Amino acid sequence: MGIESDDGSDSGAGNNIKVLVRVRPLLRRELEANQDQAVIDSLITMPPEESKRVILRIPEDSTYHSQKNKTLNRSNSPGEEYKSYYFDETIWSYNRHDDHYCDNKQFYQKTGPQLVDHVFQGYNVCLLAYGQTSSGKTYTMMGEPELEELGLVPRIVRDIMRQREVLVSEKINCEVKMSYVEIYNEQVKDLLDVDNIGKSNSNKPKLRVREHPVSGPYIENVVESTLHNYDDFTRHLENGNLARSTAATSMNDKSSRSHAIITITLKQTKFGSSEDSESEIGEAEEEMISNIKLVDLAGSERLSKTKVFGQQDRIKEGSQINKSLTVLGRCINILSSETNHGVVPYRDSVLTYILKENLAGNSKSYMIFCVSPIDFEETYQTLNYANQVKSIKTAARANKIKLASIPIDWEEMKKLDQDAIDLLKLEVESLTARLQQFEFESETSNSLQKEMGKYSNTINFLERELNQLRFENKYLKLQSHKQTQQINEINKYAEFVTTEYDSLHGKYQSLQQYQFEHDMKRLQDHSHTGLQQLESMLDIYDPKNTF
Ligand SMILES: Nc1ncnc2c1ncn2[C@@H]1O[C@H](COP(=O)(O)OP(=O)(O)OP(=O)(O)O)[C@@H](O)[C@H]1O
Repeated sequence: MGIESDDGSDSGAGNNIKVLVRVRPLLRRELEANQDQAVIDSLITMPPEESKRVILRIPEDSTYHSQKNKTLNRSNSPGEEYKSYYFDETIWSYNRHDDHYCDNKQFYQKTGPQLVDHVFQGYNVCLLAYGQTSSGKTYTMMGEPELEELGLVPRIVRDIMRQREVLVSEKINCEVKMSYVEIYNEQVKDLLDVDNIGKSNSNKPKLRVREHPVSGPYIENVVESTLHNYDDFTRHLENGNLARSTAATSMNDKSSRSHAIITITLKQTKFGSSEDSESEIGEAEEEMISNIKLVDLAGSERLSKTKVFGQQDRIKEGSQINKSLTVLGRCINILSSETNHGVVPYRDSVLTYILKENLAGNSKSYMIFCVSPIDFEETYQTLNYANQVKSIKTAARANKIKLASIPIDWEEMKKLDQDAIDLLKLEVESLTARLQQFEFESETSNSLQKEMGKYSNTINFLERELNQLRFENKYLKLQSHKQTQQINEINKYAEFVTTEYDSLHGKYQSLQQYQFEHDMKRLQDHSHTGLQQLESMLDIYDPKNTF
């Protein structure tokens, strides 16, 4: 067998888009269709000893061979061939029994913490899943919550919300907001807009994409919901998912027919210490805004694959999905080419326009390429595409210096698990009951202290909660102070405008008066002259004056 290598270099250095490839297990329908085979081998191999390598088996009957034969003018296929690729990370999810099998949790552990670190350091981040329909994009990004199999997106948000609590000890308040849109038939629809609930796609208002001269393209008037805790996120996600466009294709019962983009925005405000006490919260000193875009693209397959012929809506969808993916391909082609410095056609599709900064600008970007283990043509296309993407560079810069002086302590964050918090809440109740009992029985302070020691966790937790509340209080005061200032400025301006108006109005009235008097005078003069002329005429015709 011959192994052809595309590129042996590691593209992970610098600001290249990080490329990850995941292969999913066989689906029930694929197993049923291949019942006659004792073993169904995956076309993809990811050798455990080489974590960045993907090997693709090229079947004898593939179009790859027929085309190659045509070019080389030969009639016989040389047998099976293999093609080798190298990426930043490979994720083997084909067979649960393999040692290097990787589920969503392990996948998250490989990349998730790095993404969360970046966004807290002030970088804009993008995580995007690409692949043909039913290759596992939604499974990877969202997971299957009903089976408690969380995908990368909920895990990322959970860690962001945990880190937000840890930052309280650094006197940093972190406001977290979420927006959720879909791009369907080249139009942006807001999935968090409650006014859209129950509306058909054609009746949902379309949002416009505009471009800010510094921060780049943004979606105008998109709903941004504040997340106070992880439950807020799951609630918004569930509501948004209900509004999302899905349909059954022959390859996936619940196929996403739109591109979905969740954006989580962080606004971190660093407070100084109070002059009176180190532990008290002082004035706001710095502010930093960053975001993470989480993108689940619609399937990249060709129309014939999904058997949607004859279904007009599906065909339109397919061509629009393909339009944005084709433009994405063209952008990637230009961006990855060393020689071609052509204009990148971001504006040719809504998707690429929104992702402009993430494809080549101020962003740390990650693309996950999901592949099927048995569909050679699509998998081959996807891997070649991924290979191209890994050479694209972005120019990420932290939006401001890192606010936190401590790195994220992942162990500390784990302690904040919801279960632990629930447990602590129960302990608080029991502690209160016990305290009351102690007071009643007038126990010695020693035994009380011993008992208190047991509950130090509870006390720590309560302290943290208290600090968080203090923060939020301080932050809200700051916001309300800013708003009061704005109102004062508006009032001052209104006063200024009123005075100006009064003075101009006065001037206008005196001008009018002057004009009136002037006109009157002219009229008087005019009539006076007329009168004189009339008198002299009368004199002429007076019979007394005739000879
Ligand atoms: N890593 C995996 N482990 C187990 N099952 C998986 C995995 N990846 C995908 N699947 C299963 O494959 C099927 C298709 O996956 P999914 O819906 O995520 O595909 P998709 O690429 O998002 O498709 P579409 O583009 O049509 O929305 C689902 O039934 C899912 O449960």
